[in-house]
Amino acid sequence: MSASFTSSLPTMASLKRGLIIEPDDDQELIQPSKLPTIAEAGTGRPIRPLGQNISATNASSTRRLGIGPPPLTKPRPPALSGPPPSITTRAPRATSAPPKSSAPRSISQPVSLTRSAGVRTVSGPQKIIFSGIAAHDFRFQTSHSQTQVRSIPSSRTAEDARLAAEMDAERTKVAALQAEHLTRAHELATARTQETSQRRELISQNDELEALRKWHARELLELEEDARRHEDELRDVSADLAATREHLERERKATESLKEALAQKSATQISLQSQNSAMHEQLAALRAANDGTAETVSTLRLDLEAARRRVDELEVEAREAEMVRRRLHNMVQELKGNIRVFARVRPLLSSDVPGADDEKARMAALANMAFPDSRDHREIVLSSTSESATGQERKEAWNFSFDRVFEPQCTQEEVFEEISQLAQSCTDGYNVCIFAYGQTGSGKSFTMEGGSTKETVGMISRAVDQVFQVTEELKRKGWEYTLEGQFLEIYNETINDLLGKGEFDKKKHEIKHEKGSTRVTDVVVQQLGSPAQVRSLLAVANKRRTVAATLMNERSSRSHSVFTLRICGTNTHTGQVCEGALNLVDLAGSERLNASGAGKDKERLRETQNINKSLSALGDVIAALGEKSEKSDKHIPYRNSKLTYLLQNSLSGNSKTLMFLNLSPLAAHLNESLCSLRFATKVNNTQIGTAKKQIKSTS
Ligand SMILES: Nc1ncnc2c1ncn2[C@@H]1O[C@H](COP(=O)(O)OP(=O)(O)OP(=O)(O)O)[C@@H](O)[C@H]1O
Repeated sequence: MSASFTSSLPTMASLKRGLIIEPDDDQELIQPSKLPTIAEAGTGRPIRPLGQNISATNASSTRRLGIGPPPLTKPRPPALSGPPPSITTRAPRATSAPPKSSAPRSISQPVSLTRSAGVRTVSGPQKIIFSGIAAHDFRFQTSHSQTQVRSIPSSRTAEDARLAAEMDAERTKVAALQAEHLTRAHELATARTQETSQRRELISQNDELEALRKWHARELLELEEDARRHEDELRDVSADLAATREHLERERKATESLKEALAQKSATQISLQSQNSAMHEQLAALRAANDGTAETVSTLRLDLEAARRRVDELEVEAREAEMVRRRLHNMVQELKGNIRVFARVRPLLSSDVPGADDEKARMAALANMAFPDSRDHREIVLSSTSESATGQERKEAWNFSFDRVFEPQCTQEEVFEEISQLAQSCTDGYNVCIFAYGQTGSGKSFTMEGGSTKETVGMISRAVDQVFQVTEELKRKGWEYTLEGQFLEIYNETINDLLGKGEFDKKKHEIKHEKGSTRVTDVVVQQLGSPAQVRSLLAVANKRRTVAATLMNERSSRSHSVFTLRICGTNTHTGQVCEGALNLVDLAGSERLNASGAGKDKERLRETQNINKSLSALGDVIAALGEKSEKSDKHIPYRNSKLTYLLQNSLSGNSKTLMFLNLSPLAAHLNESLCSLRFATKVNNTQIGTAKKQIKSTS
């Protein structure tokens, strides 16, 4: 662009060249003195030929226009063609020298030449040179002229007159030419002045042009810079544009999918609207029907009110009857001693039967168990059919009765309802001990610890929740409580602190009994502020429990776990102090040695022997406690096992003890179940005595 722009501009030199006029030409133009001088008519002075003047005038006018060839310095004689011009020879005047004969001479005489059309007629004296053949003609003409001389005088007058007339005409023309010349000279002067001013103007314009050129060069550079910047910007904008296009494309797709969704929604809305209108119609019909039955309803309402009142009355009567029944039951318990046994049968699990969906297989897997006491739920009857040695079918049945029997479908909530009063007793200053006894896989851990959901959570969490709730309620009566917990495990007759650090507790722990309360040395005793804290504590302990696989259960606990919640309350009004403890014990599996398959493994054998030893020690302690109520000097063998020694204060006659007997529903476990039932019956038949509150007075 710049190159073409530059090349299109004319250079200063060319501009100057185009505008400057050569001074020689001008001088020639303004030479009025060189104009032909014309003799006055009648003076007889020769007149300069006009051809030169005319040429000069024409040439000057042509040159003034800047075109045409340079002026001729000398006019050329007109070409002679055709017949020779007719020459009128005048008689020589007196003053004239006589003509010289035979030699060629130049004759000066007026010649009248008639040119072809368009050629000016020139009149005036012409010098003609004759030679050669022309001389011969001249001689002929001379003789011919001599013949005519006699007629000259007459014609001469006419000729003079004609010449005079011609001279006048020429003079007029010269005057006109001079006037024209003056006009042209004036115009020339004016043109000169204009030219000078134009030149100045031109120079200033040239300067301006130069400045403009420089400015243009600068502008050009700036423009090029701008162009580069714009190109960069254009690139950026193009990139932005591409990104925006992509974005737009995405947006378009999203819009399309939204449109599709909208269309679907619209279709759904339409169908919903039609359904809605149909339902409106139905509603109107139902309202009409409803209005019709309103009267019937009011009548029925009255009847219902009456029936409800009757139900309320009956419920009050039933509650009163239940209260009486419980009071009587408690009286029986107290009379009997302070140990209770609850039997609980777990449901059949899908893992118990290979084809769990097969109802026949399920029925075949189940042991024959019956629960005949549908009112008090106290009885459980086990029966079996076998072949006698003589091949006869032999039917056997075993009847057991406990404080409560929970059937397989009973929930954790229902079980806890029965023990809640007992759990609450520890806030009143009783030592309470609840333990779960049964073979491996019978549901002891499920009963005590339970699952993670609200429905399956076990007795420990529920009891703790209740204790916290009761202590909160008793605050209004001036009681302030501190609660602390410990969680121990007895494995192979060794105490392991489940709240301690490390994989396995290597410390040696000792059990100490002081004034009705039990302490274990070097174990973590955690202050408890909320049920949530207890739950996280249980989770920690659970991880550390020693678990080993046996044939009886995939996840078999081979140790006894004892969770102890110690409660100490002080009444700020009365100054009374009461201390109670709630022991929740998950005992190790009670199965016999050969049934567990532990006989093949030395470690398992040792575990089983220790478990059986401690469980039989527990049975012995309970039996001795029963005997002690008859013989006061009876020795109680608490020290026979770590378990009985740890639970000494919670098993003695001053405590409330509850044993859960957990039973498997499987026919394969019938014999183990019978063993457990017999052990529980022994415990149940033991009369320990009446529980005592541990209340001290600070005063
Ligand atoms: N009442 C019940 N309802 C539903 N499932 C139960 C019930 N009782 C026990 N179970 C299930 O039976 C299986 C065995 O129960 P659990 O582990 O409590 O037995 P256990 O007697 O504690 O065995 P171990 O001595 O090995 O600890 C578990 O999967 C448990 O969830």
